[in-house]
Amino acid sequence: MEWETVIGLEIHAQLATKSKIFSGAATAYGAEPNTQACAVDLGLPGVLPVLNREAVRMAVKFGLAIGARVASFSVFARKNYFYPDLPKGYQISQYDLPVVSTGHLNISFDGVEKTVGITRAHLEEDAGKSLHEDFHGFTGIDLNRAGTPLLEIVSEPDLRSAKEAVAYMKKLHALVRYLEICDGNMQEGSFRCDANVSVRPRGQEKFGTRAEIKNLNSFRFVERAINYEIERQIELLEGGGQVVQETRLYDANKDETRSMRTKEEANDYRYFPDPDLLPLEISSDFIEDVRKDLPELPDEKRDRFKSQYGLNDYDAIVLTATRELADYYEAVVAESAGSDPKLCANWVMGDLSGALNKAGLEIEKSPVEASRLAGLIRRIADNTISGKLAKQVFEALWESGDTADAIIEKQGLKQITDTGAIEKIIDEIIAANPEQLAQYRAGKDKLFGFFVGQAMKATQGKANPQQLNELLKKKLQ
Ligand SMILES: Nc1ncnc2c1ncn2[C@@H]1O[C@H](COP(=O)(O)OP(=O)(O)OP(=O)(O)O)[C@@H](O)[C@H]1O
Ligand SMILES: [Mg+2]
Ligand SMILES: [Mg+2]
Repeated sequence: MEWETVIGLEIHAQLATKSKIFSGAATAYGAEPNTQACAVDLGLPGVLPVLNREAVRMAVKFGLAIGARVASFSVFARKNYFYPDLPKGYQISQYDLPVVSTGHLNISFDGVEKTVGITRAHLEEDAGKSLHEDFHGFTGIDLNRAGTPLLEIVSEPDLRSAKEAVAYMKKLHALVRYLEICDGNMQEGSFRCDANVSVRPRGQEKFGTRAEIKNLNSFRFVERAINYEIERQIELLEGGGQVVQETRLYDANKDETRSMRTKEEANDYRYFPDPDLLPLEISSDFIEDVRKDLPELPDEKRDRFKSQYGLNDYDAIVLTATRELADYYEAVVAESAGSDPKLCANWVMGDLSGALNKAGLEIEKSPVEASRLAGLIRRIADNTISGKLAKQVFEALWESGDTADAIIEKQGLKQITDTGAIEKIIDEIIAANPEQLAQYRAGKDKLFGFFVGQAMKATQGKANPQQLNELLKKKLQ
């Protein structure tokens, strides 16, 4: 039987506020355990939560960026469950009236554009963290994270493969960073994903039963966990079994998912409006104020790159994948003084990205600053150096703090464009190779490459290739 996969993602983006969502405690990462949780975060008697305005602003910003409905009236609810890292016994979240609903995100995947529905995005608080290591067999609880603001972004079950799910997640990751509402640091857990996966016979309309894989904190894990889960479910169904609705965890070391617990139904959580918090009312003035603050969004930037720089779709998508990369590219174009934007794109996406990948560095940490890369591109564009030697200069740019001009000077890489000088070299080579000349003239065209090679060797690759070709053709006749 042919199976179709159905995936919906719940993504938790930690909002980049300085303080918690309902208290003044700090949200900074990496503090001593239990030094940043206050009485409100712990839900001690006699204290009341106060909503963080900045968190609301960020949620609204997100809602506007995905073309969603921003509710003028939404409600905080208590989601009740027991877990050691949740001392209050409930999490403050939003339930039937979330702040953001019915938005969408366009993704491009394998060259195809697709719109993914976003059901809702709601504000909630994070729980603490259980630390299972280094406690001599005990589990420690760090409550610093309790009360950290989260935006839970829930997609429609619109995704059809692990790769597509990753494309969606990456696009969302880029968007929250463009908006500066989340630092996107996945290792620190600032952006993590629960993947809901089911399969159904192709052609069947009704969805299969979903399993939910919790807390995936890298793109690679999302892809692998989903693919493992698809195979597991298909095998189970083909063997006559049934998928049960449950929560699973992904074990990266074993590359498998394992059952954690059967999934609660929503009504097990006994959601009810939090009596300590007023409903959240957002005025249209507030929304308009946030709208004015919106930066250029990834899709807008992509379209502008195409029209302003004449880039193709692919280049524009790659270069706007993160705000930092897009900024870097634009700095290169600006500083390369009228050099071809496509040439700049090739260098940023080619040699530079390749070297960064190899070194495991992000563009922000590039040892080659935009201005120095632009300096190299200027010298390619004005024919000072050949494209081939430019690669050599690039390596030196990477390793030293020198400018391209200084490197070209020091290494004597200037291209030879003086016709007289090139002619002289060609004459010498022809004189030294009478046999090859005779064969070439007798029709052995392949030997043309031999003469090019000799001339390049004699000039250490510095002869301008076009001029060399033209002059050689003339002289060899
Ligand atoms: N049959 C299905 N197969 C795959 N995904 C599904 C299926 N049905 C629903 N989903 C997806 O599962 C997710 C459900 O998330 P939602 O937050 O609404 O509920 P939940 O997981 O029950 O709640 P909680 O926040 O407590 O985990 C959505 O992304 C939705 O698209
Ligand atoms: Mg959810
Ligand atoms: Mg869920």
